[in-house]
Amino acid sequence: MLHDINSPKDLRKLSLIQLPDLAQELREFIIDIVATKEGHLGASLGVVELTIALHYVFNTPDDLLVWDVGHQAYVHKLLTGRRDRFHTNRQLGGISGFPVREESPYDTFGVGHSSTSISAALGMAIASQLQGEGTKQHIAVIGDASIASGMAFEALNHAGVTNANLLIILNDNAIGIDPSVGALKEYFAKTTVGDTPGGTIFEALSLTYKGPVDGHNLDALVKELKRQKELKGPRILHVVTKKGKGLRQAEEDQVRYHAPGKFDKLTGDIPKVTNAHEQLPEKFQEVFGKTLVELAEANSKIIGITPAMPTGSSLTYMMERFPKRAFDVGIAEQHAVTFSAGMATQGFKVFCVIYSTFLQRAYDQVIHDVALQNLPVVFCIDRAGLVGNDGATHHGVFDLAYLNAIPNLRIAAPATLIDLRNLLYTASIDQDGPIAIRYPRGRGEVLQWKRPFKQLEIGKGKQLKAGITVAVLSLGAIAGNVTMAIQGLPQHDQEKVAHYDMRWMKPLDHELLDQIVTQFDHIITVEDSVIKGGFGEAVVCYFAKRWQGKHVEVLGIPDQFIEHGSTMELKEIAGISTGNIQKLLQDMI
Ligand SMILES: Cc1ncc(C[n+]2csc(CCOP(=O)(O)OP(=O)(O)O)c2C)c(N)n1
Ligand SMILES: CC(=O)[C@@H](O)[C@H](O)COP(=O)(O)O
Ligand SMILES: [Mg+2]
Repeated sequence: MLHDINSPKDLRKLSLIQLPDLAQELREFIIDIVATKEGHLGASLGVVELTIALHYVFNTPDDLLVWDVGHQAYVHKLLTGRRDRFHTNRQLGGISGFPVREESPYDTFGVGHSSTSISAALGMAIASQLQGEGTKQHIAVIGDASIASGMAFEALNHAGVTNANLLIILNDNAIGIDPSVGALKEYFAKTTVGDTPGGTIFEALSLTYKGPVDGHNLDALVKELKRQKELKGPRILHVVTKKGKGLRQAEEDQVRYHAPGKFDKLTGDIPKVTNAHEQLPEKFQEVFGKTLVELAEANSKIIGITPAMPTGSSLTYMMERFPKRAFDVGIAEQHAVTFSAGMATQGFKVFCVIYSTFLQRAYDQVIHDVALQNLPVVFCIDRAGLVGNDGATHHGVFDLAYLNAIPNLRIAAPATLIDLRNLLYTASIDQDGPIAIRYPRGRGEVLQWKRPFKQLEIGKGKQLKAGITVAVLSLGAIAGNVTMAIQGLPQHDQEKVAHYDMRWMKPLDHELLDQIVTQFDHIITVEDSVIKGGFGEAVVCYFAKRWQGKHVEVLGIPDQFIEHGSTMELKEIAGISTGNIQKLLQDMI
């Protein structure tokens, strides 16, 4: 049946009793592909019936459907003409793992970061009013974790005083990536079991509330959506679903199966990699999580804070060991930063761990609440650089540029797992103001990272390799690519290349730069972040002022959004792969 459906128009030709079979086929199709191609699984399995019902009842794409985050939109993609391309999901040149406007007229709004759907759909609804498109429907689908974010609340606050034709579907499965947190989650839980009258909180904001409705019951969903279609004004439908629905393991271990990587499509099991931790170096985030616990054991003032990413960032180790000193504040990056600042005023040493891309949300808080008051908060900026298959919405490539402009903030990027560990230690004993430490998604290079702590000098880089003709200055873990590039040269050429790990974007090591500029004719900088306003430009700027300019080749992310693909492929596209660096070295030598 799925093969006959190339658009929602085909779907609408089916009878209601055919829909459960279609739901079954869609689940099997998604499991089949995601098992080998990887991607977000649980969220889409949870909204199979809801997505069918929405496209069945509403006249998409004329009616505008906005997904929040968009990691749950696989069913939507399959029903809107992308079944044949779904095996390319998140691969280089393939379809995106999130709704993207250029990809389909059914993708009404580009997403990836959470809690935007109500604002966007409200904007569309008000625009429709202004254009006299009275019958058009506007639907935002938002999860229980995403609706708790400040941005969603700002939109609800606005929606409640409009007469916009806006239907908000609250997809409540009681979990984000990790279990949902906070008072709102507890309120939803009480509403779901009938302990609290439904929707009081929304009704207080002048939204018409209905629910909770069983989000896996197609009859009930279709009936209720048809009713909603006839209503006017801003309204909210509370739908209860199960994340991972239809795959036992995904229902039972919802955190692991949010994005499980490869798994066995027949059994649902994730294959165990034998002795994995003995053979592979740790991930940067693991080293962060485990080191923080060590530091917290020695210093009772240390606190860990994450906005909704405890598993991804490995703050879970601290949450288990010191539950009173580790906080998951939900999808609330702005609050996470200012909450950290508040604790810092009272003498606590806060490690606030946030993915680089999501820290963009809290820029003002970093400036106004932390840096301006010179509070010694440590920003642990995870997923810095190109993150791979999540693509343009998630690459952490702007942080160096947007942080470098902030007075008082010191910015470091470890080249290795051991450097990360030592930077965390250094930051833990520093009281001079805020420090940001940025590190990438994925594994480091050495197996033995757990060495005695060493305090690192702030603002000091180091020479990794001596050379005579060309100096390569790298910042962060991209040092690994530089090392490989040099090692790939013929022996006599290798000797010509020096490599410096600058380690600090701010303060820049001027003393080391002065040495380099006088010694080398050729200088290359390499970073895994945007060139504009980045590390290389800071070096160029210093040379321009101090040394009347010096030609420097700056390698970094060019002025364009980078799509999805493996990090290796994307580094190649951005011009910062081992091969790219090696080619430039060959040209220069
Ligand atoms: C601003 C922002 N912070 C964090 C994330 C990471 N993130 C992606 S999905 C997700 C959980 C969303 O939970 P919910 O809204 O309940 O949707 P569900 O996964 O349950 O369908 C989080 C925290 C994000 N995408 N955007
Ligand atoms: C949809 C979303 O924002 C997250 O699920 C994100 O994909 C997590 O990325 P990591 O896999 O790097 O934790
Ligand atoms: Mg949820």
